[in-house]
Amino acid sequence: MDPILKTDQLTIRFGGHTAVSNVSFEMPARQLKSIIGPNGAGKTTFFNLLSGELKPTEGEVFFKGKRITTMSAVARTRLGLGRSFQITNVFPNLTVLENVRLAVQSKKNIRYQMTRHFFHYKSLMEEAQQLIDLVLLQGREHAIASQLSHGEKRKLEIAMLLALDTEVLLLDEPTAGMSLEEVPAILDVIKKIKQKGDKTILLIEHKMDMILDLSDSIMVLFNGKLLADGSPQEIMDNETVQNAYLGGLYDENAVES
Ligand SMILES: Nc1ncnc2c1ncn2[C@@H]1O[C@H](COP(=O)(O)OP(=O)(O)OP(=O)(O)O)[C@@H](O)[C@H]1O
Repeated sequence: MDPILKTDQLTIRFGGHTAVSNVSFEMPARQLKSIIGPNGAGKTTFFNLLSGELKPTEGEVFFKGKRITTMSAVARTRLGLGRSFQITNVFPNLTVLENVRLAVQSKKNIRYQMTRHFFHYKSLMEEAQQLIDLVLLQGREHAIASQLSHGEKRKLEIAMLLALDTEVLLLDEPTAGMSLEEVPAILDVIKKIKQKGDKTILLIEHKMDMILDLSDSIMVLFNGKLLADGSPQEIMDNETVQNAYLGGLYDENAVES
């Protein structure tokens, strides 16, 4: 089957620094791929190139076979490529339910209509509630967004991303800044989304041990280059990856450029 998302020799340079270098990858639909790599490896920059926040110096990005390299981030979201931080403009003084309802509403682009107001409002609320249940925020519907814990905020952001109903979800470190107790709940949320089976998920995550169970495949970036891409077992067994993570001397020649 054709990949839903693909890059070909993707490269971006900032001045003299090549942050992403010749990265060619393919993302099969309805799978979960994690992107790992040390600080500064180019993970977020690679996401920015996929989402359209940045345009490459060289190379191409394809979504469902269509070249989207120069397309704006908004157009890519409309096409089906959603990124979590694009909707993190949570209204702090509104409740969880109201925030998710507004996100659902923005996707549907429903205009306020007096005569049909009740029907629309009810169906929007139902959809919002389903998303709240999915991200395990049930019981917190009426909590004010600004008063949520860090972990709950990340769940709300995921619910709002899901409200956009894009086929591909780009999740940039959804567990960042969380306490150790909060991490498993977010991983459960991602697991549930995956189990529903209709989304393609790309996940940036530092914590290798947390993603081994969750991922169909893992790609490793190092110094902007694609060091390895394979099943979790293949990545675990990959000596070059082990050396890079163990802080051993990295052999630049091990990566094709
Ligand atoms: N806008 C920019 N201008 C100049 N350099 C940049 C810019 N964005 C990223 N970089 C550089 O590109 C490299 C890759 O950064 P990036 O944030 O993509 O890494 P990362 O793997 O996501 O790191 P982390 O895990 O710490 O978030 C870094 O050296 C960074 O300083």
